[in-house]
Amino acid sequence: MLSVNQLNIHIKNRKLLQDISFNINAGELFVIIGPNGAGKSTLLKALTEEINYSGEINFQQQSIKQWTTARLAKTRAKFSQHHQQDIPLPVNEVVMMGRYPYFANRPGITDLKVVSESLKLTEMSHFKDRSYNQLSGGEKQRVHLSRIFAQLNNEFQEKLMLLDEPLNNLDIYYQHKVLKAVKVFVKKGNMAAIVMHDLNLAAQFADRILLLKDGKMIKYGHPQEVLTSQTICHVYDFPCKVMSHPLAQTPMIVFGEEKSASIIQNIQP
Ligand SMILES: Nc1ncnc2c1ncn2[C@@H]1O[C@H](COP(=O)(O)OP(=O)(O)OP(=O)(O)O)[C@@H](O)[C@H]1O
Repeated sequence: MLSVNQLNIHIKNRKLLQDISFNINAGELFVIIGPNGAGKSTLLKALTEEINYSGEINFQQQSIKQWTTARLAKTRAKFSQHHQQDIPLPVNEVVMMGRYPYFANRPGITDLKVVSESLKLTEMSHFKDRSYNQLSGGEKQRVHLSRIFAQLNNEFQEKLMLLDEPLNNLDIYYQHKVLKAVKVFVKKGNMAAIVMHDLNLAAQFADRILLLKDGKMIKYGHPQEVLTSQTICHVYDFPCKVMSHPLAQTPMIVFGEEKSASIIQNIQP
């Protein structure tokens, strides 16, 4: 379990996060949503101690501050929103970076096998010898996701995957492919926290959702509890209607209003 209690972050008298408390249980896919500037990336930075905070973060019943870097490297992995664009290496060597905590000089047979399996997860196997720098935005994204899966492929329990907007640049096929792979990962008794903007994907895949705005927790709970028309319209300051997804039976958010169609017609010459 990951347990966050009364997390606060201030920078130069500005409150970036205020009194944030939540748990992620083993087996849960946890999604963090909220408008631009809500504090979602800042929260993930706190979970990887890239930013100073007050409050408690316990990972597997132990303060995260007491964990050694070596142990964390095999138990927690983070996919950042912004990647280094220029990496002059072939794809399989970028994914092998995820295995650096596992070997000193040369990768072993297990590391090579894990890299190969991780490339399969994001359907990047046929790109393995291609130069990373020549890939498209979505392909680069899939390489880094493979790297994260490679990093956490081991026998440890209750591992934590932190993904900051992993679906950027991915088409609908790969958005679902990646989220399904994360779901398989958590169902093995692990945890994932994903920052995303697509509320409908959050509704379909999240076990629990945290909704942030202006650094504050607005709602935290199951998708049906968090994704209500009243809350979403108010928080995003945009008209919407929440219905039931006809196939998945999860909440389905439709943005806009009937009137807007007639407004668009009226302004057309
Ligand atoms: N180092 C910093 N110093 C000052 N302000 C910061 C710093 N880092 C982030 N902020 C501010 O904190 C707020 C939250 O930023 P954060 O990146 O966490 O938002 P977000 O919810 O991830 O937004 P987005 O959806 O736009 O990616 C923003 O207003 C941002 O400008």
